[in-house]
Amino acid sequence: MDLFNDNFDNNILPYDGEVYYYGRIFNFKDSQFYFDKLLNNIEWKNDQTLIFGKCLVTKRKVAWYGDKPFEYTYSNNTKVALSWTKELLELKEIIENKTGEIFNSCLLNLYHSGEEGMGFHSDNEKDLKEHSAIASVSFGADRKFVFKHKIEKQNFSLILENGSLLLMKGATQTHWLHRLPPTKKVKTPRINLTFRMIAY
Ligand SMILES: O=C(O)CCC(=O)C(=O)O
Ligand SMILES: [Fe+2]
Repeated sequence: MDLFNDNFDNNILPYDGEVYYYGRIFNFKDSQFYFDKLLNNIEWKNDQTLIFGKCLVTKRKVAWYGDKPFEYTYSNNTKVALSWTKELLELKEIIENKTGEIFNSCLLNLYHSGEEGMGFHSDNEKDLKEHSAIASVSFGADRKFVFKHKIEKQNFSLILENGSLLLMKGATQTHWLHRLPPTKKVKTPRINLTFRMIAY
């Protein structure tokens, strides 16, 4: 039995990977605290994506932090990791204790409202350590999150709640895509953190 991972037998993927949803691990007050700290203390920048050969600036903002000035190539642009803030280090430790995994970096996304989302992708970029776990922490608006199998096309969704933790591991990124669909129903912002292990 894995004493660290209290959701060890609760894989929500039917096959070809492992995803564990821990639900809300932060109460409302702590979630609000971290949302405000991250909103104000993170160096948010607009992201760029390459769509049909055109470089577009997304409304969503991003930031990249880590143990070292790692380079990370994400949707065709390379970022150099900034050094951890106090809150990020605190969160990293909480998440490592909860999951029994170790992380050396974190990609942050700020969605100003439901109209901002992220298209289908998998996080198997070459910079990530192969089959390493990715821990996704959300603060702010509850949002729908969708998985789709790359070959079977089977898809299903769950709600990532304020203060929640989702862990993706094993072969998940090899076989499944995920996305955060845009929605007009959500008017409030959300911050998502994905703790990752970069290979170096
Ligand atoms: O905002 C989310 O929940 C998803 C973020 C994501 O998939 C990513 O940063 O790779
Ligand atoms: Fe992702």
